[in-house]
Amino acid sequence: MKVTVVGAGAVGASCAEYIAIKDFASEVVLLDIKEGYAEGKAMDLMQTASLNGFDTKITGVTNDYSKTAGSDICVITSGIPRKPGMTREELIGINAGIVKTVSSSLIEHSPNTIIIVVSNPMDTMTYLVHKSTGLPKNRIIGMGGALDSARFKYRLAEAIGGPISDVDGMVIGGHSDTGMIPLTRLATRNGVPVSNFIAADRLEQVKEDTKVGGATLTKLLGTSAWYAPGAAVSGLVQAIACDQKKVYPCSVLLEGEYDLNDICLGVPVILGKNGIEEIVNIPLNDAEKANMQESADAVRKVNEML
Ligand SMILES: NC(=O)c1ccc[n+]([C@@H]2O[C@H](COP(=O)([O-])OP(=O)(O)OC[C@H]3O[C@@H](n4cnc5c(N)ncnc54)[C@H](O)[C@@H]3O)[C@@H](O)[C@H]2O)c1
Ligand SMILES: O=C(O)C[C@H](O)C(=O)O
Repeated sequence: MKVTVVGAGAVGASCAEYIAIKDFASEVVLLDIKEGYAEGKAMDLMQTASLNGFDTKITGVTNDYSKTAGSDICVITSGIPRKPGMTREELIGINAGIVKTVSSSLIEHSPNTIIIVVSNPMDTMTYLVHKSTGLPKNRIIGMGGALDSARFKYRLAEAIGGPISDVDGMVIGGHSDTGMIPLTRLATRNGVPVSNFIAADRLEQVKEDTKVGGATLTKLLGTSAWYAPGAAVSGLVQAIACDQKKVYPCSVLLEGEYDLNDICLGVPVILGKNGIEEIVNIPLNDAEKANMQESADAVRKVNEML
């Protein structure tokens, strides 16, 4: 199993590290445009191999796509991150050009690859990869919901005052400060609805804290987060590489599902060796359906800027 990660910055390196630590891939190629940067990150990470006990070989290259040839999975993290006070959508001007060039170079050397898009604004970047490459929809996956759901679970556990392993929950919709839809109605603590443990106003706070999870970290860090994003990507890569058939919310091209068409938006999918094996249709109530439509409208406005 060969995995390429484009962008050896904060998220790309974290993603390569978690993939290596989980030890399911034979090779990870890190590629960056900055001279020597990916080589340096790869060497540093390889020097953790004996300490962390993995055999995955990590190599770094400066913009040499021939070294990515035959990758089963390619992750795109190249592009600029936001600064405090910015929205993800403001990154489109610079990141759209980067994502378009990078995806085309990747496919030239790995025509059968599955692409995971991370660069922001992620739903629009995923749509751009669809429009510009024409790859089948099961092989283009946007990562956002897996991260947002991890943040949701963190906030739920905080509100409950119990362990994160006790809670389950999912965030669908757009990966944006206003477009995320944390499904509080369906969140559980060991199978019991969380509303049994959290008062309605506190649950509303959990929802709001989850939606601005990325902005909160950006304010604290001065740039956007990388550990949880890297871990979330590694989870998707592992589900595909190991044909796990796990359910994750991912941004995927919708063709009628959730009453939406010609848009990439976060919905639950089953991930396996073919990438997106199936889009899972969960029955939403009227309020959630309306939230989905609003979220889609906002993403469409950003898509129009492409
Ligand atoms: N979807 C998500 O959930 C999620 C989570 C976190 C970050 N992000 C996004 O991921 C992107 C990367 O974030 P980061 O914190 O790693 O930024 P970063 O600045 O640390 O790293 C980005 C890297 O991309 C490289 N790069 C730029 N243009 C390139 C090109 N054409 N080819 C190859 N490499 C190129 C840069 O040299 C840099 O090393 C941002 O757009 C950020 O908003 C998305
Ligand atoms: O918040 C950001 O800009 C980065 C990423 O989308 C995140 O949610 O951490």
